[in-house]
Amino acid sequence: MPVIRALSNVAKQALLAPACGCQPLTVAIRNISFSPRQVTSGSDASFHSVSFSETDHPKVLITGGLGQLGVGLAKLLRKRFGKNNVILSDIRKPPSNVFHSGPFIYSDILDYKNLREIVVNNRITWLVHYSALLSAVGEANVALARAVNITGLHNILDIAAEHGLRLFVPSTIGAFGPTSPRNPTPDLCVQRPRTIYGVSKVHAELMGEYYHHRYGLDFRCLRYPGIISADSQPGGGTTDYAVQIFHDAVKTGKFECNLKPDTRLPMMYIDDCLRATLEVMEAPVESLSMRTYNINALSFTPEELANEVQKQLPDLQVTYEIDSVRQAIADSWPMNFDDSNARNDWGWKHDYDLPELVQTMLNFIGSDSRIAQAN
Ligand SMILES: NC(=O)c1ccc[n+]([C@@H]2O[C@H](COP(=O)([O-])OP(=O)(O)OC[C@H]3O[C@@H](n4cnc5c(N)ncnc54)[C@H](O)[C@@H]3O)[C@@H](O)[C@H]2O)c1
Ligand SMILES: C[C@@H](O)[C@H](N)C(=O)O
Repeated sequence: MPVIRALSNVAKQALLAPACGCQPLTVAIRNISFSPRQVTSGSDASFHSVSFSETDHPKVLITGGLGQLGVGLAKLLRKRFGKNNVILSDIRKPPSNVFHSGPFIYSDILDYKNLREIVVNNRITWLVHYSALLSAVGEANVALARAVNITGLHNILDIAAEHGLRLFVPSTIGAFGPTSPRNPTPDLCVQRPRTIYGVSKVHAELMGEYYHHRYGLDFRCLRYPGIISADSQPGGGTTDYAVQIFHDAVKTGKFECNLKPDTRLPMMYIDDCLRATLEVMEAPVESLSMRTYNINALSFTPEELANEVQKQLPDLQVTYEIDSVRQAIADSWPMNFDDSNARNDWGWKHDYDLPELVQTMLNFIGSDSRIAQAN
C-alpha cells in the first residue's frame, strides 16, 4: 500500500503541475488512486467497501434507463424491491410519467466522478448498465459508439469493482459475426463481429469476465436476442423492424420492411427479457458455471412474422425496401441461439412463443391507439 500511496501522490503532483491539466492526466490519477489496476495480490483482492447482504433489498442503479428496456426493468425491479430502491438514470429528459413513477437521476456514463458520486450517495449495490449505442446507429457514429460503449464501460467496471457492486451488462446476438456458427450459435465459439456495436460488446464480455477472475467482481451478462416491446421504441438497431411492423399494421395497415423476407434472427418478448435479467441477477453464485450466457426464445423471419400478424389483421400489406447496412449486419448474426447453459444452470425458460407475442403486441398497441383516437 505505501507504494500505491506514493504513486498516487506522484500522480496528484503531476496533475497539479501548471504545464498540463488535460484530460489524460485526469484519467491517470483516477486509475492510480482507485483503479483495480493498482492491486497486485491476485483474484482474492477486495475493493468491497460496501458489501451487499442477501437479506437486504439491493439498491439498484440503471444506466441508459430511458431506452427501450430500462423503464420496463425499473417497473419490474420496483415491484420486487420497492419503488425507492431502484434509480433510473440517463442523459435525456424523462417524460413526466417516468419522472413521477420513481427516482430518476441525470447520469452521463462518460463522467466518472458523477457516476461515483451517485453510487456512493445512494449506497448502490446493484448496477444494471443499459447505456449503449445499438448496431445501426453505432455504424452511423462510430466515434460516439466507441466512447459510450467502450470508454463508458470502463468507468462502469472500475466503479463496480471499487464499490463491490453486482454488475449486469447486457450483450447481444450482435457479439457474433460471419465466422461464428449461425444455426445454432453456442455460448463459446468464434466471435469476430463486423460492427462497432458487436466489437464493443465482445469487449464488455471479456472485460467483465476478466474483472471477475482478477478482482472478484460479481459480473453477470446475458446475450439478448432482438427485443420486442409495445410501449417503448427501439433505439436504432437491426431488429427494429419486428417492433415497427405492429405499429404500422395497426395505424396504417401497411408495412415496409428494411430486411429481406427470409432473414432469420433470434427474438424475444420484452417481459421474458426483463424476467431473465432479474433471474440471473438473483441466481446463487454456485449456479453460475459461466458469467456470460446466451438466452433465447424465438427465431423467425420477416415473412413468418408478417404471416402471423396477418392471421389477426388479414388486410396488412407488406413490402420490402432493403436497407443495405442493416441487411449486411443481419446476415452476419446468429439465426438461432443455443441457450442450453442458461436453461441448465439457472433454470431459464421463456414464456412467449410467436402467436402469444403477436397477440399481446396487437392487443397493447390496438387498445393504445383506440384510447388515442377517443381522446
Ligand atoms: N433492445 C434490444 O433489442 C437489445 C438487444 C440486445 C442487447 N441490448 C442491450 O440492452 C441495453 C439496453 O438496450 P435498449 O434497447 O434499451 O437501448 P436504447 O438505445 O433504447 O437506449 C440506450 C440509452 O442509453 C442512453 N445513453 C446514450 N449515451 C449515454 C451516456 N453517455 N450516458 C448515459 N446514457 C447514455 C440513451 O439516452 C438511451 O436512453 C443496451 O446495452 C443494448 O446493447 C438491447
Ligand atoms: C440485437 C440488438 O442488440 C439490437 N436490437 C440491435 O439490433 O442492434
